[in-house]
Amino acid sequence: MPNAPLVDVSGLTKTFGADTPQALTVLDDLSMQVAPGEIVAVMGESGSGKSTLLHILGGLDRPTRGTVRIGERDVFAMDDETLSTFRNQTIGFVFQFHHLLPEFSALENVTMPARIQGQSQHKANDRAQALLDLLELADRAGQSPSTLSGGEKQRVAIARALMNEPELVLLDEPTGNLDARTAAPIHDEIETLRRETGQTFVLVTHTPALAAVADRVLRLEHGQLHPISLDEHAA
Ligand SMILES: Nc1ncnc2c1ncn2[C@@H]1O[C@H](COP(=O)(O)OP(=O)(O)OP(=O)(O)O)[C@@H](O)[C@H]1O
Repeated sequence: MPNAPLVDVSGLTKTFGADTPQALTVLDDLSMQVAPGEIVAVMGESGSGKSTLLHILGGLDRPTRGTVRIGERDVFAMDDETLSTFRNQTIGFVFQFHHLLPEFSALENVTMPARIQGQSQHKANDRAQALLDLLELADRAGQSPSTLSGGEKQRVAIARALMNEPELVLLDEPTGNLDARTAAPIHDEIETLRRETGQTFVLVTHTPALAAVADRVLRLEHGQLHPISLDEHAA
């Protein structure tokens, strides 16, 4: 890896219910490095720990052991308040279900991360509108999420994740609840975004068509990551 990695994970272990008879080790001494500007897909069976890994990468859940470095920062060495600010500035999340706020318009949902950071409404609106344009939602800005299609809602959620220009974007099954025809443009847009912004993407998916946009595909199995080719996955 020629550049210093943006994401550097080592010795990552996560055990749910440690010290109980039901203890379940989902991640087991896992290592992972992601270069700046890379798209990495993580696949694996249901229950293999993909979402757990993504939550830990994003500082939403703590590991039992191990370290996660993002850029210069040791994520779990930060106190909760510092971590929460770091997350808001450095990481964008997109989940399978978009979690848009129903009482706000598409544009207001997209501006939310910038407003939390205290950015002026005017500046935030300009950037949010540009992101909605990029995601081909220019004419949906004023609409409430309840009036948008599933694919449109998910694109609004992607725009919101990109609002603060995060260095790292984490996507958990971003098109998992969409049909193939609705999902395909979103897959293309992830590639376009990387080209235009140079951001780094780690995405979790069961969908080979989405994994196909990645530079590398990893399979999570028995708590560890292994490189695979998509042909192997299909086999
Ligand atoms: N908070 C928790 N407490 C106990 N067990 C948990 C918790 N969160 C997840 N697990 C268990 O850890 C395992 C991995 O869950 P995870 O959601 O990371 O899997 P996944 O690979 O993302 O699955 P899927 O593809 O079905 O979304 C599962 O067996 C799950 O039941």
